[in-house]
Amino acid sequence: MAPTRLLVAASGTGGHLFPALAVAEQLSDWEIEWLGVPNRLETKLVPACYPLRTVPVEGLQSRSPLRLLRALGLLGLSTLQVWRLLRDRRVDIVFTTGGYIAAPAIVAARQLRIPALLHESNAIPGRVTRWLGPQCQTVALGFADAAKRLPRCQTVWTSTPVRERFRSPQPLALPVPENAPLIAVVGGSQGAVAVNRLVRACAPAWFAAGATVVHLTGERDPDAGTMKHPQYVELPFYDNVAGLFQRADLAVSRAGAGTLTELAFTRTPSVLIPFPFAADDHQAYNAAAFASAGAAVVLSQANLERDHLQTAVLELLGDRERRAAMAARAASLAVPESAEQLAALVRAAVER
Ligand SMILES: CC(=O)N[C@H]1[C@@H](OP(=O)(O)OP(=O)(O)OC[C@H]2O[C@@H](n3ccc(=O)[nH]c3=O)[C@H](O)[C@@H]2O)O[C@H](CO)[C@@H](O)[C@@H]1O
Repeated sequence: MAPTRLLVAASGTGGHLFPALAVAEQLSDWEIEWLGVPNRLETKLVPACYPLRTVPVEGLQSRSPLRLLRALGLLGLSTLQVWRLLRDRRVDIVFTTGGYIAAPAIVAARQLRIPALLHESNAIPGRVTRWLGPQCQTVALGFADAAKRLPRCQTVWTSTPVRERFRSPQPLALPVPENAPLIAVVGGSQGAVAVNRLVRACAPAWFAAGATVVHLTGERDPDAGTMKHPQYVELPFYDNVAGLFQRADLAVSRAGAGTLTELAFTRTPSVLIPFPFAADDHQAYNAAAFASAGAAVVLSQANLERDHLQTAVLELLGDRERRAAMAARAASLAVPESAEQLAALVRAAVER
């Protein structure tokens, strides 16, 4: 019997790609192809595991009428290309983690009556999820409350899957002294320049308190290399975030859904600074869910002064009991079988 054929449409950021890779790992008996766009993170992460097809789709958020027209043209062209791909490769099902790559994938699948399943990891569903979620057989959610904003969709809460390595201890191969308090700083898969600047301003006080800082700056940090200190490790991107969070006493982070789920898995207390320009301010809502569970402290980037962040981190570093309580609250938010649950939904959608 021919293997089931799956097209995974996931593109752009780690927050979209890693959960999709985690689900694909669970479907290794299937024939999987990947749909992305040229020049984004998928071109680095995916080809080692799956054949990558690209289409020229872009976001529709531009206010300029000309650019909007161009984006609409590219959406039409991409939908046609995905339609041909689904038909020629006789794809049985589409799985997507949302974002603009999901649009041509869902529309083309719908036209060919191929089932599509969408995973929305954020507390506030993205635009494509709101528009095209009703066309999908199931919309799986990272945050249960997001269902309220998707009344026309068949929703199910699965949390967000994490990569396999988050489920077992990973050694941290970085120059971090064994017993030193460790602060992990991460600004999502692309880094966060504003957070990077604040962290470098705060770091001397954290070093004085004995802490080591591992700072994942992103590839495009204009201040990269400007801070040198024996207790400071700077990397543009690190593959072993699992090992870093497992060892860290505290994380200072943006509030992307992927990172938050990983912090829950590794029971890492966090200070979150949501990205203020995220679509519909979704990072603020993601962060609020973690804060209201008691797993994180949230600081808004607007008017955030160095002293405020510096003190918040020093207070938490000095309060082992509070960190332990936050770690327990973070752990309560983790769903260990999320990838398996999603893979089971994908299998069930084909069998229907
Ligand atoms: C700026 C922005 O709008 N970001 C969005 C983007 O995710 P974005 O990729 O920015 O952020 P996430 O926190 O969701 O995911 C980051 C991922 O990259 C990994 N990582 C990061 C740094 C590094 O050096 N190595 C590494 O592996 C993290 O472990 C994590 O798995 O999509 C997410 C899912 O829709 C949203 O919640 C985020 O708000």
